Amino acid sequence: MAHSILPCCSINSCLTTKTYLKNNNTCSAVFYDAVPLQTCKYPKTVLRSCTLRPRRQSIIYAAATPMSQEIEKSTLTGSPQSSSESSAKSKKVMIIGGDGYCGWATALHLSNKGYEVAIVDNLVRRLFDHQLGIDSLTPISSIQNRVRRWKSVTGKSIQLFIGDICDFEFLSEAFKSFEPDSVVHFGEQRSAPYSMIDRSRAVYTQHNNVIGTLNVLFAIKEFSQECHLVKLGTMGEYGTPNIDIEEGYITITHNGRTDTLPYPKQASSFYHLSKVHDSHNIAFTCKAWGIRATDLNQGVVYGVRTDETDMHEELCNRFDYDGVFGTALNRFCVQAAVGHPLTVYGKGGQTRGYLDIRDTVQCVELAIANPAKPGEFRVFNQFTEQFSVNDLARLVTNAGKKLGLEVQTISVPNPRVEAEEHYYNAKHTKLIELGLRPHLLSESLLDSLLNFAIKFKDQVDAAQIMPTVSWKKIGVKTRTVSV
Ligand SMILES: O=S([O-])[O-]
Repeated sequence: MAHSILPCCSINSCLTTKTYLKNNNTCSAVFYDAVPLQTCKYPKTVLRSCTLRPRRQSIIYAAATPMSQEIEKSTLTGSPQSSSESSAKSKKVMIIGGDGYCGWATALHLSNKGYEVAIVDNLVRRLFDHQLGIDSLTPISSIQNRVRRWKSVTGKSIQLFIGDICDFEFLSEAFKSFEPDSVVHFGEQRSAPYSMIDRSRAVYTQHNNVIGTLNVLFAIKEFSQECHLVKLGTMGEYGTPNIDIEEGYITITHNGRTDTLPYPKQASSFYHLSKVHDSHNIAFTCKAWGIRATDLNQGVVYGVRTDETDMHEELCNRFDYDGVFGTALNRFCVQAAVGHPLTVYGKGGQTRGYLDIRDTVQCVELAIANPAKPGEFRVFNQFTEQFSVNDLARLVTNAGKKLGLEVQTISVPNPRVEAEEHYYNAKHTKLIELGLRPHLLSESLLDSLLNFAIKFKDQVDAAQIMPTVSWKKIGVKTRTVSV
């Protein structure tokens, strides 16, 4: 079939792309895009020509930017590897969603520890910002520049596969090319409010998350039976039951018989439900095919800096403070920095598990270094401390006072459907047993987060702060979330 060649600047809707781009030496990339783009965001230097197929529009990026002179001649400044680092040397880790908040920090951390890392990402998270008119507080470089900068700072290469894991053909090629020993799967739409905007976002979230994970499971079965799947789940899968939350399983005696069963799930958004569906699919394939998997039921992540992202400003992580993607403590720090009252939803007794992003990267490393056995479906509750929203507001108010900020708190009508006062006690010992040394929320961390937010406060768009998505008002009409 003949393909028409279009200049890049005329791309309005990029649906799929499959071309392997071999750079001169260290960096290889596969560009594969499955999401309509309003504008072509890739730098013109990267795109030389595009091929558009009738029906299934397909762009082929015919050439990639050669590694810059700067990278070729880079001075290696990475720290020396410890013995545990060198033993990881041969291990290949594919990080799906490696351009996102947790994924980027994890990719750099594992690369720094001596793992061979490949990032797989369709960059759709950047598109969500454009769709919703929101932005990270911190300026973030393109993934290509991030990876080049990492190479120039540390001498370590990260491979890039740009594409959509819902497209099995793309995913298979990435698997066959990289041959991962472990796959860390962050590549999901991860916002509960985003999934509750309208019908199409609810469907997108469940399709993207559930089908993406299914494809990863099939890819492991087909190409890499031994590969360990480390999947990011959420503590939100459990809901807020009036009994203690166990780590994945609960032993129940019923009518005189006893069994250990998956802990009951009570998700409270289409996003959280997508993770529940994933967990069931993963558990089934562990049993049926002998897949080895670890489900990390992660709590709410706060913070932004890690050792690696601090190495250069171009390695900086994203910092979301908006009502759709911003996480609780990060949002409060930005609100305090700009003199906006802290927005507590409803009564503020909502209690959840929290962790520092420096612990996210540590936990993933521990899970990879201590893999599940073939056929084992392991569940770790990945958080370090529990706080209610009111606790967080109090902590930020006190920390703000010390920095001379006058911090107010307001209760806003709760846009979610959730218990606002409830029992909450979740176990989280398995990662500690593997060696996790938590960074607990301290005054100094709060100071540094607040100072970070103050540093960027001129970038804050106040219109992004209030919640705009209501669990009850979701409908079929496509919504443009106004700011
Ligand atoms: O990059 S993310 O996880 O919003």
